Amino acid sequence: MREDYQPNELVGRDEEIQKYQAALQPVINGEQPNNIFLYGKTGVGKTAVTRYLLSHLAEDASQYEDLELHLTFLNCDGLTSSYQIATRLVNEFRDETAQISSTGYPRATVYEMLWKELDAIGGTNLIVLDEVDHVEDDSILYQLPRARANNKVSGAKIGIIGISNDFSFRDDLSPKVKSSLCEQEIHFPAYDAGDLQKILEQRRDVAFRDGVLNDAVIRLCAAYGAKDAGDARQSIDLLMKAGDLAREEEAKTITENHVETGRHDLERGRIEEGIRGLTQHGHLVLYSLLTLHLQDGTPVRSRDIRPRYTSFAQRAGRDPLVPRRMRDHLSELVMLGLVSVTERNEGRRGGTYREYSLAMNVELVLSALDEVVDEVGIHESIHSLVTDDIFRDS
Ligand SMILES: Nc1ncnc2c1ncn2[C@@H]1O[C@H](COP(=O)(O)OP(=O)(O)OP(=O)(O)O)[C@@H](O)[C@H]1O
Repeated sequence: MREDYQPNELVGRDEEIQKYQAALQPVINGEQPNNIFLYGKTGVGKTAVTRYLLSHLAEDASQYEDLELHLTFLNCDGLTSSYQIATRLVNEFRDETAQISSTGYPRATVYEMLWKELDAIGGTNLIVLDEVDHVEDDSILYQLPRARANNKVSGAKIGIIGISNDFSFRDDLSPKVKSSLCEQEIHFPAYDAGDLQKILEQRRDVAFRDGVLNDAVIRLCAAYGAKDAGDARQSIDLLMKAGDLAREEEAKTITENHVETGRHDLERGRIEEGIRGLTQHGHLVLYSLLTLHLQDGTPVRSRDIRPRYTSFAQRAGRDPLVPRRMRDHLSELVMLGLVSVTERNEGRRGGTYREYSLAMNVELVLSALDEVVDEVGIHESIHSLVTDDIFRDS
């Protein structure tokens, strides 16, 4: 059920696998490999399919004596520049005793080292750059695929497999990078409920004891997954959570109730994480809006949130931010989906203004705001909720 498990078979991805295999065919033919770009939302199998196909490719390649295939996987999370990618690759190719430091060299020098390493390794090199959208400058995405054509390397054939869940990344690539990196593009669409059901059934067979998990439970997890984002990771996590809850209760089977509770817990976790990641002023703005919501004071304009925000900030011992900065925090809450916004017209004079409302379950928000409630004090509007043991429950 965990991320590092590599399924033996991947369901619901036949079309993508077929395209991907065709794009990898030149490797087996000993030709210059294609550069391949995979894109699609999170949890739709881009990494899983890549690992699956490349392990099969390596097996196939090992049967040909004259075919020397080298695979390198690099997750670009935390690697924001071409320089960092290049140094990381050099170190991947070198042995422990000859590693280079990740700072201090001119970029051209690191590229020279990289070409040298690749030439020394020789054969066909497929380099997977997962989460490639973290790289902010595209130099390496141009240099690597063109290294052979530009006579930087002669002994090695290089192919790049870029993976991204950021659609704007692909659109924003410069034309010259796009034409080399995205030679073969494969789009991974979201899974539907039927696909997710098959994925979960496959996990049932390897992860659960016989008879503890019935079809209705799997259907429910798949339906929620399809409704949310068509993300396999999310559905698998939900099933795992339901299993954990059943185990904690020492129940004999997993029920739809475990799924419902699990979903609630996971959603709570996600929201809490989002709220806890905000700054203290973000918390103060959210607490202000929440109390206004409970007093039927929403939708509300930012200037009418301000007096409450100001008094809460003072009570927490903080200087209130100027209106514009307070509005920035409101916008951040909107982006996180915690707050909704509506544009309104001011009538004949023509101006527009925005009204804000709370877009999340009150209990959930309140339980994540416990620290700021401690600092500001319990506002009268949340009194009954707090004494109803919301905090103790959570
Ligand atoms: N078709 C499938 N069959 C079985 N398991 C799958 C399938 N697709 C995805 N999974 C599983 O779902 C989880 C997420 O998949 P994966 O990491 O490949 O998604 P991704 O598209 O690379 O997402 P991200 O963009 O967030 O990295 C993994 O645990 C993976 O094993």
